[in-house]
Amino acid sequence: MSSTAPLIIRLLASSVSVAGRAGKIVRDVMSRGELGIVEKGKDDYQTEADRSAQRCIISSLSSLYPKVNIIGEEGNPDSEGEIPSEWLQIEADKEVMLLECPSSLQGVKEEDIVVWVDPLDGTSEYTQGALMLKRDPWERWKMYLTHPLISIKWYLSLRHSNYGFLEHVTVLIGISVNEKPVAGVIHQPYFKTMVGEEKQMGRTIWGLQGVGVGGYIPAPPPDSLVITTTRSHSNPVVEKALQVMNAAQVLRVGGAGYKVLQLLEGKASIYVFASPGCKKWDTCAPEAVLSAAGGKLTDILGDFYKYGASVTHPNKTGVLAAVNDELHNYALSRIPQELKDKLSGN
Ligand SMILES: Nc1ncnc2c1ncn2[C@@H]1O[C@H](COP(=O)(O)O)[C@@H](O)[C@H]1OP(=O)(O)O
Ligand SMILES: [Mg+2]
Repeated sequence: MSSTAPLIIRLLASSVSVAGRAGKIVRDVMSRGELGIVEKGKDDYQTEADRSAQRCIISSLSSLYPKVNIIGEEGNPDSEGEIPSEWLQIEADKEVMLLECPSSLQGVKEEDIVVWVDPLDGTSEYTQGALMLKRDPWERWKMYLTHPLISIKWYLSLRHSNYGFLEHVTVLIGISVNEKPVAGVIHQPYFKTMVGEEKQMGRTIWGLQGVGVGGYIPAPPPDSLVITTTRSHSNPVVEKALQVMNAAQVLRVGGAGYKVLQLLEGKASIYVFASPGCKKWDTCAPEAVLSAAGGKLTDILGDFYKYGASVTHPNKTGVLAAVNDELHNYALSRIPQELKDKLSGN
């Protein structure tokens, strides 16, 4: 890797590369079929894929950038010993290495940076996708019995199994400088493309403040108002915030990363989640990529989250994101004060 390129460019290029490697780990765990699901808290689960992908990302980035503070969703992977050597990714993405660093980021040092890692955003969708992949009904039933996330009603409605939910899964790496997300990577391990006759799995979208975004084809927002929101963590307050938007359509999908992809690809124009469930690792990379594309991500009160090393992890006041300032202002003006008070604890 050229050591003359500015640090932010090298770190983003390494993050693009390692996110792809982590995505392969996510697919490999699924192919082996043993997800190793652990319940971390209410509606909060972790699988072998979350654990291994995080170890790959943190070990690789910290071997290259030892003074950068890296915070991952799944705690401290050092306690689990050495990682397999094939997980260590030290290559940098060649296209990102060619980017021009904006002058405001040229002098950034490792000590100024906090990287937020969500090795597998959309864990509910990942585990539910695993169940859908089991073609044999007996195998499915056995998996269901050991599956804490799925209601019997949902299980019985599973007639047409497909890959659907796995597309919602993303690997998120957000790079913040002085508390602000300035660069980010959203990798989608199950995105399918055809390269000639060959099916290729996975794509990586990146964004850099002052430069722009890459890895996908941008599209304008839909003509009518389409809102995207959670499909697995709803409650009456979340629903109330959706009703007041007067939307033509509500797109319920999994993961903060995938919802921001809906905005980037012109499938929705606003993302509303009036609930405390998301954490800093869920929003850092999506916020960086969305703002590099001209959008805005804040809490439900319209305030930006801060991403310094000492902040608390939960995004207590929800998520409000839009493809541009005008739509963000519209969404903010629709949220009733009583709902804002409820989330901010007033
Ligand atoms: N109540 C919650 N408990 C745990 N994680 C949550 C909760 N709500 C949201 N999240 C996290 O935020 C992401 C976006 O939420 P949602 O899909 O509901 O819109 C989820 O994929 C999940 O991240 P993760 O899957 O990495 O644990
Ligand atoms: Mg997440």
